[in-house]
Amino acid sequence: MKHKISPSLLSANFANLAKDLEMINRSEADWLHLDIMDGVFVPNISFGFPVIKAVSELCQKPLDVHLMIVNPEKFISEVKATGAKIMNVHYETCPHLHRVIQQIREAGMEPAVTINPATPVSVLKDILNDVYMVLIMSVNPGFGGQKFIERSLEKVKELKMMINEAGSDALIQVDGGVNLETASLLLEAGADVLVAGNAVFGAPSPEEMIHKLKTL
Ligand SMILES: O=C(CO)[C@@H](O)[C@H](O)COP(=O)(O)O
Ligand SMILES: [Fe+2]
Repeated sequence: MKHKISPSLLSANFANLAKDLEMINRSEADWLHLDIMDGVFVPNISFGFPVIKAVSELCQKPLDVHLMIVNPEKFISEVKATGAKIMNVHYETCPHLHRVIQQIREAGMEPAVTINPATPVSVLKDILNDVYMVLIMSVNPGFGGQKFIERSLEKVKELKMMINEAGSDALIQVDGGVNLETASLLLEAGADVLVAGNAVFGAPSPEEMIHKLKTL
């Protein structure tokens, strides 16, 4: 399967989202990645559901919503109402992760689970057959434009082995510090979906950068 690219809107121009969304629609991006932050789980606040709803009305690509918030299970119906395809919650915020995954699926979305750089992939062993995707954070969540943490490559390889052993078809997504160089290494390691914020929106031609990431 060809890998997917999910540009992160966090690095877009918030004063002219319509222009960036037109670019996303024209581009080879597979999904659009939306980072919700609450200033509690992570030391930053980004945007919330009304913005995602407005984005969904202009964006023709499936929305991949990454929730960096405490108690994400309280917002399943709000995420669903935005039209999102994927609802991604952090392992670190869900003591009853299995229940949250079921609730996301029952709401009609694809459930995904994210782990922070300090969380080992082994904690996901018992839910690999229940999720659509696992997201390995390759920076500490909260900000765009950070440096890729090299250890993430080993984590992708470990997770790939665990997924194969479990007979699961879960996708492996990686988010943080993805650029042309780290993307190649991640694809070799077994990643299926690459999120890229700064590399895309900071490029002279974001559309061309998405093409380059997609054709690696
Ligand atoms: O979830 C996050 C940050 O917490 C990301 O989705 C960032 O938006 C990625 O930005 P880059 O590292 O690609 O600039
Ligand atoms: Fe993200």
